[in-house]
Amino acid sequence: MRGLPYVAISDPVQRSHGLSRRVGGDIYLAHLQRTEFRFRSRRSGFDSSCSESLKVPQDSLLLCIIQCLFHSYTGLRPKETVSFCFPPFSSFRRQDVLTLTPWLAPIVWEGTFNSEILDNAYKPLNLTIGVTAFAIGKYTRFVGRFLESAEKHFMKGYRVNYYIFTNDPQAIPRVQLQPSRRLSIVPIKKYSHWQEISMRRMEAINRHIAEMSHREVNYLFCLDIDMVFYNPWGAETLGELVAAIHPGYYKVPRSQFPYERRSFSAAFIPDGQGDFYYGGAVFGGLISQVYEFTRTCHMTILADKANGIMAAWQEESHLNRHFASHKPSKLLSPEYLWDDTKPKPPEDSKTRVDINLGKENIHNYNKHLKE
Ligand SMILES: CC(=O)N[C@H]1[C@@H](OP(=O)(O)OP(=O)(O)OC[C@H]2O[C@@H](n3ccc(=O)[nH]c3=O)[C@H](O)[C@@H]2O)O[C@H](CO)[C@H](O)[C@@H]1O
Ligand SMILES: [Mn+2]
Repeated sequence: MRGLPYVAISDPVQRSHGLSRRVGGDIYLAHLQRTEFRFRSRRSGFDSSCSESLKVPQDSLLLCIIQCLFHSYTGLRPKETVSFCFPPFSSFRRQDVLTLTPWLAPIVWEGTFNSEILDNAYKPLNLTIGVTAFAIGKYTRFVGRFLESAEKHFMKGYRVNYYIFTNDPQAIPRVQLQPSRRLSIVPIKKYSHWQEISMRRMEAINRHIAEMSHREVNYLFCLDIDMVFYNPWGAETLGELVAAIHPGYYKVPRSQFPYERRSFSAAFIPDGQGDFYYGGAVFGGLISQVYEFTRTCHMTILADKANGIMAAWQEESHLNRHFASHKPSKLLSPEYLWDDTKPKPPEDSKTRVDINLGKENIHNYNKHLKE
């Protein structure tokens, strides 16, 4: 490890700090001033005793984007200092895909992160990661494979709470979970139309956070149940507010995104606005952020309902509307939401999650369930 630049991070850097600034969400941008940059603790203000400096060979890093490792909402005391070796950024680069949004949020692709470094930073924080997934009516059949595959690949080595929302608790299979991972079944009523079932997730998640999960988890991911994990999904996905690029639209011009285009809907996005088309099947972030996010989406869904409208892609349209004005702090590439009826993702990519449940082509079957 000798010869690599050595980085020491304490707490979130000061927004107003001269050398670094908060650029949105939990992303802090630190400009290397030739050979040195500093992180400062928000809690201890400008007390210089808590800042760390580092020496970097001049030719290695010019710009370094550090994800904030400590979150004030957790109430955790900032660790003394988390120290690790930071390989030159060039080794994390991907040339063939977009890895940074215009507002400087990272887009997580295979090859843009180092799991070992991330785990060294995140594991000591002793986090609990929550997952919500809904299994209403016939969708209970997806629970077994969802959980089994998540046990293999999702946030390995972290404490995980699964929250399965269902109208039929009896139908939920008992999957053997690893220690420090647990499953809660959340009873919920069944709406008769699939559109309503899908949209009402925002309301149910929001209520559950308020009543329960805000005390139980630090981060929450909200996922479709008709998915299977094929490859690791780890700490690289953690962020303040996280959205996933929909696999069907990452190569499509913005004018063709299936945003809600009727101006009388609360999910309306006019031509020329919006950044990416995000999937409704994956979103997440800090529990407090997911709370705000689901609250807003539920409110705009209710506004449409009051006007007798349903958005083109139900809550996915509202999610896209919200992210158009409240930019996510981190984006997951379509690798995290792949659809195996589509051509393979770009070279060097790994399909992490498949929305089609692999070979069996359940996606079409799933469509059939909706009819
Ligand atoms: C990959 C992706 O971005 N998927 C989105 C997409 O279609 P999908 O075709 O993926 O929607 P879907 O049929 O999977 O429904 C979404 C989720 O609602 C739950 N469910 C739905 C129906 C039902 O009878 N029982 C039940 O439990 C279940 O957790 C399911 O995974 O558009 C939907 C809105 O139209 C949602 O935004 C989905 O997240
Ligand atoms: Mn789905």
